[in-house]
Amino acid sequence: MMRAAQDALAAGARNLTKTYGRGETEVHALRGVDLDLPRGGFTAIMGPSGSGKSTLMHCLAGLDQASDGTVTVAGIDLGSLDDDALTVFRRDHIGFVFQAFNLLPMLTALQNIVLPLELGGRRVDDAARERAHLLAETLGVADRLGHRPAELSGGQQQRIAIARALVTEPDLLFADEPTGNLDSTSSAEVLGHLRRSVSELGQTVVMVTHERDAAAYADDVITLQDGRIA
Ligand SMILES: Nc1ncnc2c1ncn2[C@@H]1O[C@H](COP(=O)(O)OP(=O)(O)OP(=O)(O)O)[C@@H](O)[C@H]1O
Repeated sequence: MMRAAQDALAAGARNLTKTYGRGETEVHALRGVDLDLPRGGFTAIMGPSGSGKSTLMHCLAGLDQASDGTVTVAGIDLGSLDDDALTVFRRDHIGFVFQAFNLLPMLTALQNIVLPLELGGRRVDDAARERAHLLAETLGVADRLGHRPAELSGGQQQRIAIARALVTEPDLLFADEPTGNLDSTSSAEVLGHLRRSVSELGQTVVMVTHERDAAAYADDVITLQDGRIA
């Protein structure tokens, strides 16, 4: 592929195939998925339960290995990486936001946001703290940074979780049912902020969702059906 075309892609999959088990218990979770995720795009993955959404996300994020085919993220062929290299790859290139916010209760919001930097062995210097504050401002939680998660609403907690996922400037941010635990007002806020992270910060976002309303915030919607793109 030409360099310019490659740079325009955050990630891609070719003939991505994932089979769990063998023989009678064999499950074909992905049956040859081809996918290009443009850099700075917001892609929603939809599809019925069991259609392969989580499996696709896990393969793209380097959490699960393909049975066949290739996954390329930020120009790296994930099939060429061993477990240790995959761990480093995820730390350096991938951000996650989950349905359960997974904030650490004893840390303040700010401490939660900068945690991935500390875990990655990076120094949390003034520039990092400034970036954390900037993200908190963009996400509308700058006045909550000294609070612990229990003192925040669900929507605020999820926005802190998004700031935490963005602080390492990942090539890809995965959001797995990010509004599953939120009321409709908080959902709209969180989705609006994910949208802004794409439009204003150039972030690439992949979101798994069951909700059409949520998918409407994305640039593209991919629908999986029985392990294939429908
Ligand atoms: N570790 C595993 N071992 C065996 N089968 C698995 C495993 N993980 C997933 N599967 C199977 O692979 C298929 C796809 O599962 P996947 O979780 O990707 O679907 P999904 O679209 O994310 O579903 P949901 O919307 O219910 O979360 C299902 O039939 C599932 O039972």
